[in-house]
Amino acid sequence: MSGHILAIDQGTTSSRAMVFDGAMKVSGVSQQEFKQHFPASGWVEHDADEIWDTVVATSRKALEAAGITAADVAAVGIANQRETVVVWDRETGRPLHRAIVWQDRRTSEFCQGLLQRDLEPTFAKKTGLLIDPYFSGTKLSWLLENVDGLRAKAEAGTVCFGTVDSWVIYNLTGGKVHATDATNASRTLLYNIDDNAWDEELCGILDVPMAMLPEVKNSADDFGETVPELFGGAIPIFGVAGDQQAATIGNACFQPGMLKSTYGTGCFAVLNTGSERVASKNRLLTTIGYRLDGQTTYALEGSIFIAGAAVQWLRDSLGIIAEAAASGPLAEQASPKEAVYLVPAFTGLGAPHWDADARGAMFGLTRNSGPAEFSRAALESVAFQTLDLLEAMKRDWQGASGDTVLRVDGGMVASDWTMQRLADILAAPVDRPSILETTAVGAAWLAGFRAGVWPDAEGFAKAWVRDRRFEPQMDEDERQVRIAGWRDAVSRTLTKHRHA
Ligand SMILES: Nc1ncnc2c1ncn2[C@@H]1O[C@H](COP(=O)(O)OP(=O)(O)O)[C@@H](O)[C@H]1O
Ligand SMILES: O=P(O)(O)OC[C@H](O)CO
Repeated sequence: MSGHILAIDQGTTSSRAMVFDGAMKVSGVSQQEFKQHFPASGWVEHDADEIWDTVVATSRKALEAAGITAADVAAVGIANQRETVVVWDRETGRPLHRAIVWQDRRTSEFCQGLLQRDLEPTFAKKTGLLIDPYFSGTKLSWLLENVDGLRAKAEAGTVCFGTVDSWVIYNLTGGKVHATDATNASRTLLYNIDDNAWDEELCGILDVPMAMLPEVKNSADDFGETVPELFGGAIPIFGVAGDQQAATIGNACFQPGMLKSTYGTGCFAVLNTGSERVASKNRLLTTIGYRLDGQTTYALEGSIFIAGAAVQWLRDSLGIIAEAAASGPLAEQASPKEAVYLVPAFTGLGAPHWDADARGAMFGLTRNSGPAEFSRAALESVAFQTLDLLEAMKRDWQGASGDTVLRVDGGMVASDWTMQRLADILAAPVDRPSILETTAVGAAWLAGFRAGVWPDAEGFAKAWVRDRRFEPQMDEDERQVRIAGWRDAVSRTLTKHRHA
């Protein structure tokens, strides 16, 4: 029984744990939501203790559901919401503030200041990222400025900074290990993705004492072992990756040119560019896909903030559907004559626009527009945004121009209507895997591979199973008309339009 893997997927709205058996099949699952704190407009926080409590509770329940004990588990793998910042006391392990979540926009003005100082090229060159409140660096600066005594303690080396993976590792190991992996480090604005090291100049600009930073390891590495009291025995932690990178691995996108897109609350498209670090000219991110044995695999990433969240808006704010699954069947009833578009810039627009101040808008409404058209517009917006990302990727890198098949995952891909519309708008096939929980699978692969109980990348890629391929069916003229309508809607939503 000893070849099991415990995968922890610590996400933005819930913590999940999955146990996989030696044959890579799921044998136990547990999930728990936790509270979202919105202390001010545009601010989003999590209670770091609650994150930790839900990680332990779901891990224990998943082990129980699988009917196994710690002795049966070969290794733990962790995937996590990225960029979110936690600071805690190195001695006591107590968090010194609530975690500031990736969605939090409080450092918008601070970022504007960095842009005015023309610092974006310096950050982009070294980190592959852009200046935006999304990333960890400016959130950490905010904490150092605003939490009483934090800077002095950070300079004295008595506090730790970490993304959520570091916080979970620190607690799993009883405070013995303060570490992260290269994928998570690459989202902070502090990490040089060429040198594979924290960058002194960038830390200087953001005024971050380097003594508070975690050690950066490979994605499959030795991250210590869990304290025996937690699960009834020590288990080595062998795999760590940011959740979008873990999903890329879970979808077996190991070859340059392979591409996955995850549709959860937001949408994140990640394109494997191999050992080539492609600098985007179209405001995509260059990031670390994974690092194995010191070898970095790079990726281009497009991040969209609203995908499934638009479906939640239909359900919770408009009340036109009772549950998310009703959105596809409702969209199917929309009149083909009604050209209604939703630009879901509820929290600004991400890639490739990066317009933090844009806000959502609907276009093309008539007296005949109703719930069905709203639902179609919400689901279609996800397809149009994906098209924008993929076109930017193709402009950035020749390797993306082949017959790319998009592999998808995340809660929203359960919707057949949305997946068909995605294939139609992309004019390219879309492959849905049999396991939609690819994030957990990716974390499990990193841990299982290092533990020697899962196959290597090649063997794992062969074991990847497709549930269904969606082939494009839309007439090309109709497609072009719809895309033109979307582009017009976006251009009217961007703030540069409003200010013109
Ligand atoms: N059948 C469906 N059709 C459309 N959207 C769906 C469907 N099922 C779930 N969703 C959307 O998917 C999202 C949940 O996906 P999930 O991967 O669990 O997200 P996250 O990890 O970001 O919490 C929700 O926003 C929900 O509205
Ligand atoms: O927790 P998720 O699945 O919404 O993913 C969040 C991303 O990691 C943010 O960059």
